[in-house]
Amino acid sequence: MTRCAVMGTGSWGTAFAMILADAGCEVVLWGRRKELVDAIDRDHVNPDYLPDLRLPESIRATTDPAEALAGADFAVLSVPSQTLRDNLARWAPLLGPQTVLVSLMKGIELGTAKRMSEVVQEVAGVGPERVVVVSGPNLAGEIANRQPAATVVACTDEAVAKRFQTACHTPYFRPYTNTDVIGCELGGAVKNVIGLAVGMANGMGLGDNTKATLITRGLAETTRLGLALGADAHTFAGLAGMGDLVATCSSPLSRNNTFGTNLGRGMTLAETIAATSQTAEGVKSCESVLDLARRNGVDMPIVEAVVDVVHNGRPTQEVLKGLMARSAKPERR
Ligand SMILES: NC(=O)c1ccc[n+]([C@@H]2O[C@H](COP(=O)([O-])OP(=O)(O)OC[C@H]3O[C@@H](n4cnc5c(N)ncnc54)[C@H](O)[C@@H]3O)[C@@H](O)[C@H]2O)c1
Ligand SMILES: O=P(O)(O)OC[C@H](O)CO
Repeated sequence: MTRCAVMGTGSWGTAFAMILADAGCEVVLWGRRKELVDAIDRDHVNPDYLPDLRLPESIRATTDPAEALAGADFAVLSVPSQTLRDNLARWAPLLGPQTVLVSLMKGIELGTAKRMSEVVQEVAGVGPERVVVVSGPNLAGEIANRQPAATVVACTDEAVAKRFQTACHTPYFRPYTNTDVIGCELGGAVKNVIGLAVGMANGMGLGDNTKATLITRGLAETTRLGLALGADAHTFAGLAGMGDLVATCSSPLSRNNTFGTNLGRGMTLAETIAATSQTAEGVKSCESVLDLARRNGVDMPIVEAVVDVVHNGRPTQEVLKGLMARSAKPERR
């Protein structure tokens, strides 16, 4: 039986543990807080993140990372992106020599501008063939209801991607493989930033033309960054690109979209942060995505506009006016 450690009991870690258990894997969830871990282990429920989901009874939970990781074929990492480096430094000595690390995270590290798989390779001291990325239109709240969804399982070694594809394939969750890890990770990280922008437009009372423009031009700038970093353009037309962008920008379940909507309605950053209990990765990653773009000489005006609102306190109306006033140009350049 395939053994999986899921490191993180937030909404996606918990929903993904359910997928793995439904697919026939032996699953141990690791969490920091004893009360929450006890509730999962004893009552098969995660009251803080997915209170309506009854988890499969086969899922065990522990606060001990060594217990979770012992004998794991896959270590599935699902903590906020900016905490990955510190967490993984503690877990790395506990990994088996063959354990494959799987990133569910959609962020870019602040300061280094690294993708999560790069952080994993660096901190765990493993090659790219031992790192898998899962990215796609996967709102945890829908998946917890076992609604049909698809995703991308990416690894530079296709055989490893296929092994994890099998491990997480259920009647309601359909994983596709891809060897373009860079494209899949950028799709996941940048869509959070575009989700913030579309949320802002929503909160400002703007309509579907504006939102479609932000989505489409957002995808254009994501693709531009991806091509500069060696990604395959086709990935951005797939589930980890357009698919995730559409889900995030359309759904009130998206934390990034909701965060942007609150800002667009006129809430201050402090009020918006106070109203957000879960991880909205784009809030921090908008800065690291912009950093990555600048390091590579790529123009990302929508990402820049989001940074201006979220971190420089500029009013949404003024930033939008600035975006519209940019000099006219051909669509494909
Ligand atoms: N929720 C979704 O729908 C969804 C879907 C796909 C991908 N993701 C991605 O999955 C990743 C995890 O997101 P989530 O939705 O589970 O977030 P979440 O906010 O629901 O949960 C985060 C978890 O990490 C824990 N945590 C917070 N700080 C920590 C720290 N310093 N060390 C260890 N643990 C810490 C929290 O206690 C919580 O258990 C993110 O990168 C997100 O973009 C989320
Ligand atoms: O709630 P969000 O905005 O983090 O989005 C969740 C998933 O990434 C959607 O695929």
